[in-house]
Amino acid sequence: MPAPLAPPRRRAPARRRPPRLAVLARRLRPHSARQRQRRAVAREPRAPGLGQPAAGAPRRGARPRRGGAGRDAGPRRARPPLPGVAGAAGDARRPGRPGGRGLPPAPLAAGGRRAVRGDERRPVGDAVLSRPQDRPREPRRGPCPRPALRPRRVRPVGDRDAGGILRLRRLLAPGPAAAGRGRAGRRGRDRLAARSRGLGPRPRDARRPPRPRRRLRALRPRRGRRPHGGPQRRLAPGDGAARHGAGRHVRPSRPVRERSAAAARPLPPAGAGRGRGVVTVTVAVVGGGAWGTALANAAAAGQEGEVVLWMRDAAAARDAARARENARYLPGVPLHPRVRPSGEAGDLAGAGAVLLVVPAQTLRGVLGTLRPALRPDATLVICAKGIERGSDAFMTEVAAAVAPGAPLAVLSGPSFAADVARGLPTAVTLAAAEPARAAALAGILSGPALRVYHSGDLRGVEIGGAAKNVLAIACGAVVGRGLGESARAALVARSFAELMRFARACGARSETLMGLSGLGDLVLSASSAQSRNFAFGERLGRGADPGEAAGGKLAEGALTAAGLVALARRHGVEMPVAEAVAALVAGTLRLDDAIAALMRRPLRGEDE
Ligand SMILES: NC(=O)C1=CN([C@@H]2O[C@H](COP(=O)(O)OP(=O)(O)OC[C@H]3O[C@@H](n4cnc5c(N)ncnc54)[C@H](OP(=O)(O)O)[C@@H]3O)[C@@H](O)[C@H]2O)C=CC1
Ligand SMILES: O=C(CO)COP(=O)(O)O
Repeated sequence: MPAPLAPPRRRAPARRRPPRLAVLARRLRPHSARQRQRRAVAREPRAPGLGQPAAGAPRRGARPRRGGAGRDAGPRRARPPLPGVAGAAGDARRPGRPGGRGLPPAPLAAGGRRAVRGDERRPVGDAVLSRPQDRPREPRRGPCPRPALRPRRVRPVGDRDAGGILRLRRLLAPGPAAAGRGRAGRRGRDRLAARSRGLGPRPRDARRPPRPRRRLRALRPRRGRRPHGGPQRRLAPGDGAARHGAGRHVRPSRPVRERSAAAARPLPPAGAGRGRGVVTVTVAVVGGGAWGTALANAAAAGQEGEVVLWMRDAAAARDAARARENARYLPGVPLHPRVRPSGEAGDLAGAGAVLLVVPAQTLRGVLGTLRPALRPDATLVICAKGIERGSDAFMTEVAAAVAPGAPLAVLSGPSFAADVARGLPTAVTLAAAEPARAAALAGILSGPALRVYHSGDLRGVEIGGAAKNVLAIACGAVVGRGLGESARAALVARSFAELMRFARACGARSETLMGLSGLGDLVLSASSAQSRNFAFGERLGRGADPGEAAGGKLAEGALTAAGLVALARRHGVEMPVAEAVAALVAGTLRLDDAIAALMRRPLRGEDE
């Protein structure tokens, strides 16, 4: 029996009026590629919490609609399809976009994730993979509430660096820095931030008015000056790779813009008129030994100003200036063209940063002599590693006593002068009380091969440098005596344990000592005969007399051991290795007895 026929369904009478001609014409008109893309994006659902706009809300970054009613409100001319461009006229069968119009989707990356195209910042995964016809349709008109959550704008690291660097530049720059400080800082920050982005203008931000053209002009390099780190920058001796072949045109291994050497870029002096003279942070190095010369080269490569390399021996300075080489301490290493050896204290007068690179035991005397010639606000960067004999004072304490009120910084870490001078990769730490000062100085000294980390822990950084020299002597002695690599490794570990105990007792941070100036420097100096302290210990181990073991070279550990032990006792910290070294250096203990005493110590927990 045939099934009973269902009664025919009655259709509700159409309520809408037939569209007018103009509206029909608009619906049929081909869409631009941009428009199709925008609509396709609007249709795709987003993951909650990642900037999902409320229904009907305009996509962030979409062009604002004119006249309130939107662009659709006005009459528009239909554009003819571009000849030969598939889908230019709204081809519904575009490849890769089933049944939909718009641009084909970006290729899928591994794991089903889609490569983000252009400025799209959308979640990837199921939402994107679902078919267009399955996606919920969103009304395209109506009120435009603000999105509940906006995508977070990722702030480039350069922004932060630039802020710190500029604050430091003000600290280092001579003259009345207070005038116009705010404006200069903001302008500079904007400038460096824009440069650090490097790929074009900042994305539009509705909350900020557009920047006047006048400001953007500041981003262009000044006439006659090659942009810092430009691809054809001629490297000078001391510029990393160029150290091996002075004068060659070599492309830098890494754009200088990436590191914070931006600090060295001259800025208009605070309070000065726009476009007038510039201020460069002039660096001076006090001490023309191996480390002072290597650092002078590094500083000259890291910033644009001249670097004065002060030597106490004026004749040696003249020789170095003439030969463009410090033949006594760093033979075969050309001086950077902007390094100026000098024996005149007056030449230090303009420096905003003065690196003190003389033996620790001479720091008080040298600084006392030169202090009147220095700018009172010059940052004193202590590069000597040691504790003063007699006073048992740390180098920062010595400097603070001689130059009260002067800003201080400490540079330390695993770094043989010869390695740095040859452009071999090296990393050190620079500490200053103000983070901005530390960051900017680190930027000035950093280069393609020298990486300077910054820290706020002056005491930790200086203890690492001073104590490792003492402990390296012990390691050298064990090796010199032929006690084997196991003994050396045990000694390094136990030395590090007492270094940490001591540092903590002095108020330093453990993390600092676990870094470059601490563990890093101890490992270097305890494992290489290139270290003068290790070599000193090695000679002791072979039976040399403590008075001759230095071989005419500077072994800071031998001069620091007694002070370190005295300070440790004052703080109630056990440092058996350091005590053994102090006794060996003083000639009150034989090496075999020292080793036997260390091995006889009562057993204890490793972390006690
Ligand atoms: N070499 C290295 O690899 C590193 C060294 N350091 C530290 O840097 C400091 C200096 O070491 P480094 O450069 O190697 O030493 P050097 O022995 O190579 O040079 C010492 C320099 O200090 C000068 N000097 C010595 N006594 C005085 C004084 N009373 N007044 C003025 N100048 C003086 C010497 O001048 P003159 O020639 O006239 O005697 C020489 O220029 C040390 O504390 C060391 O621990 C830190 C990191 C690495
Ligand atoms: O401090 C140094 C390396 O970091 C240099 O060590 P020496 O003074 O033992 O040669």
